[in-house]
Amino acid sequence: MIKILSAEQIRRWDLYTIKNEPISSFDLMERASEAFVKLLLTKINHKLNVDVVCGPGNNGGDGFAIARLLIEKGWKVNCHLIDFGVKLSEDCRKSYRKYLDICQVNIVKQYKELDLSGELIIDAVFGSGLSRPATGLAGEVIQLINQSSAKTVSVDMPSGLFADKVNLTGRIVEADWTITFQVPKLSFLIPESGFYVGEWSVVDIGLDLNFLKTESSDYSIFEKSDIDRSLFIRKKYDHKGKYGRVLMVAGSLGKIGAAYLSSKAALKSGTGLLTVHIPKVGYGPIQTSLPEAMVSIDSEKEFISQVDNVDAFDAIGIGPGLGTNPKTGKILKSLFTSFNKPMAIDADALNLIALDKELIDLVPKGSVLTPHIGEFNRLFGECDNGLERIEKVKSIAIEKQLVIVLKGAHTVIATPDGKVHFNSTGNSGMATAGCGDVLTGIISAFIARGGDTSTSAKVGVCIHGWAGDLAEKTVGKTALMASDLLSALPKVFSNVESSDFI
Ligand SMILES: NC(=O)C1=CN([C@@H]2O[C@H](COP(=O)(O)OP(=O)(O)OC[C@H]3O[C@@H](n4cnc5c(N)ncnc54)[C@H](OP(=O)(O)O)[C@@H]3O)[C@@H](O)[C@H]2O)[C@@H](O)CC1
Ligand SMILES: [K+]
Repeated sequence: MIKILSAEQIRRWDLYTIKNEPISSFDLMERASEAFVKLLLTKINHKLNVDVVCGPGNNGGDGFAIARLLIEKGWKVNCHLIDFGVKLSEDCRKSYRKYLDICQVNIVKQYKELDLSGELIIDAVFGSGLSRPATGLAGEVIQLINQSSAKTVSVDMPSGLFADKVNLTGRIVEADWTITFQVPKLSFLIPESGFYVGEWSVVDIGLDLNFLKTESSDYSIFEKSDIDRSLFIRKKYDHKGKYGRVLMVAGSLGKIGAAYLSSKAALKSGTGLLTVHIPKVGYGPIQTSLPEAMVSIDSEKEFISQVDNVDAFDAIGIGPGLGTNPKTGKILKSLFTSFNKPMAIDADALNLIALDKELIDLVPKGSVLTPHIGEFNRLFGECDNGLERIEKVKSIAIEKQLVIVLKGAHTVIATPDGKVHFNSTGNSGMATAGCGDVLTGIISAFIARGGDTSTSAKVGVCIHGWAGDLAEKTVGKTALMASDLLSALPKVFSNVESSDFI
């Protein structure tokens, strides 16, 4: 698990390391720049003409050190200092002078003096010390960087981007690659701001890890190595009842495939017994395509109108392909009150709750809701930006004592204890029909297995994304379909079951 720290916490971490290692702040800058160059050279193994654009703070100081290191490697470097008419920070000045010992610097007082004709731009204008949106000369410089056809690699942060808030004004570098120091920043994980970051990599600059032991953060990144393997232990004398009984309530005319995908995902995720409740129209297809499932048939042909006898189940997954017929809406209330265990609630079940907002308070505590942004907005209202939305997800998870999984490029899992976890697996090939249904199946299986619902959601989302990453390796992103995730699940679970999966 990687803790996400604020810019202010990172500054204190910096100082803590300087004091406790001990190391001078200038040597720490040198170490960070060496780590940056080392990673850069793993990807670009031929010498380029590079423009390094430096600002007045320590980010600029990194820029000068990086420029010097690249010259030592035989690169042709044009180094520019943007002159905002302010004093350089002490370490930036030191780094600048050290660079001047070997090469000249182009001082830029007006954007017209900035000639970016190299094959690569290294953006070291501003980092985590950005104190206001980049306008005026700063904005013009950033615009020039963005207009250049050269690829841009940002140092620590794309210049103009805040580490932990969303800009509404000012320009921001649109990086192709951001090499960031020690930890990813919150804004990398939010759609509007993450857009500017491009691909990102974290380099270890040796900040003292003891600092993290006492520093708390509500935000973290959930990684494969955080997967709780106790969810997957199967003992020799166990019987299928030990591995959970799932009821999947899913499907309507034209959407029986969603019932298939979610049910099969639950079975592939280790469920002992699975019953799928579907309208009559789905009986033949489901029975044929998924013989491992028990099928419960609704009295209605095209939609679901009643669900009885739920006591025997350990978990209910509800929503995939359900449709929004008002008669289906009516079953939610009785289901929420009769089934007093947490459920996995997705898709049209969420839309039905949005149509009758009082239902949200009846949802069994600890249940997992898996909305995408559209469903979330329908349920809880629109937000001005992604950061505000995450704050809202967090406060709803606390207030309603629910686990909210907000699906996206970095799916957010907000748990009732007020923690927000960003998932680290998955890819854009998964933005396609049916992938959400598979997730509902996986999470339902883990809840039925007895996992607490926060863990089930975090692990479920991570496994789902991991399956997507393996599927991408086989079929690529364009052709990826939800059924490819089902095909990839066995490989994911065999990795998890083996002792060396990380
Ligand atoms: N994390 C670590 O441990 C390590 C971090 N390191 C590096 O330090 C970086 C942070 O450095 P930093 O704090 O000096 O801030 P930085 O981003 O260079 O900018 C500050 C300068 O920009 C100015 N300025 C701000 N906004 C502006 C605007 N809109 N328009 C115009 N001017 C603006 C601001 O002026 P002021 O706000 O004072 O008016 C000040 O002069 C960090 O990202 C990483 O690269 C490594 O070296 C070592 C280890
Ligand atoms: K930068």
